Amino acid sequence: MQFDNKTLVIFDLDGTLLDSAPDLALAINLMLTDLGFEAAPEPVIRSWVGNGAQTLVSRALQYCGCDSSQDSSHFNDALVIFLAHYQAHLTTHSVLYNGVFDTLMQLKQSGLQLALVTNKPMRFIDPILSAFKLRDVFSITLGGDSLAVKKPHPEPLLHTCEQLGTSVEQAVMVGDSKNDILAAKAANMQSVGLTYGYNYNEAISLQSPDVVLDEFSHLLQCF
Ligand SMILES: O=C(O)COP(=O)(O)O
Ligand SMILES: [Mg+2]
Repeated sequence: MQFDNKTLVIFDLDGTLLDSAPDLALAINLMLTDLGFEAAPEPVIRSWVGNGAQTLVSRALQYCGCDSSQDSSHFNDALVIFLAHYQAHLTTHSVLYNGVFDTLMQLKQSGLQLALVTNKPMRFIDPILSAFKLRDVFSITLGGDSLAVKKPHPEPLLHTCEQLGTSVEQAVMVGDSKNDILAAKAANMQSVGLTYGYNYNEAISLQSPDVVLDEFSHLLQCF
């Protein structure tokens, strides 16, 4: 499918541009070990990614049979420990998916504006983008804690359009998770679902994005 009249492409980060699960799993397992629990297998941790750091930690504690509610005393300690470990391992094992760098450059050179809307905490985004030489590619970058709500709420996408003076019709959301597609639909925005990321072990096609792609570089055929 070809998108007509688009001027803005909004990208998700984890599972879309960046295979960050190995470092998220590393940091979660260091946290679990610090707290006296056994490490969890990486494929299991992968299925917990998508709703930001707090939910990731909460799911890890729940997996260990610990009170995971976000007002429990364990929770805050665990979150602080996780954030410190992840800060130290933002790009230890994480890699851009195949074709991501060149495809972003080509989309930008073709005149499209690019934006990043992730549920990852804002403090991690700049160091990660810098490490992959992507810092100057995006016109705007929003983290999961930039606004009061995060994806699947439509607000981060609407806010991005507003900030860039773009209408929702001129924008498209590209992501790997149901949170990306649900946010796009709630914002009345068209969307692309990528099949290779993290979506709670569910097929992204179940969310009926406008386009489903197996490879990031196939985006070039849509614009
Ligand atoms: O940090 C997460 O849980 C997911 O981040 P994402 O929105 O970039 O996929
Ligand atoms: Mg994602």
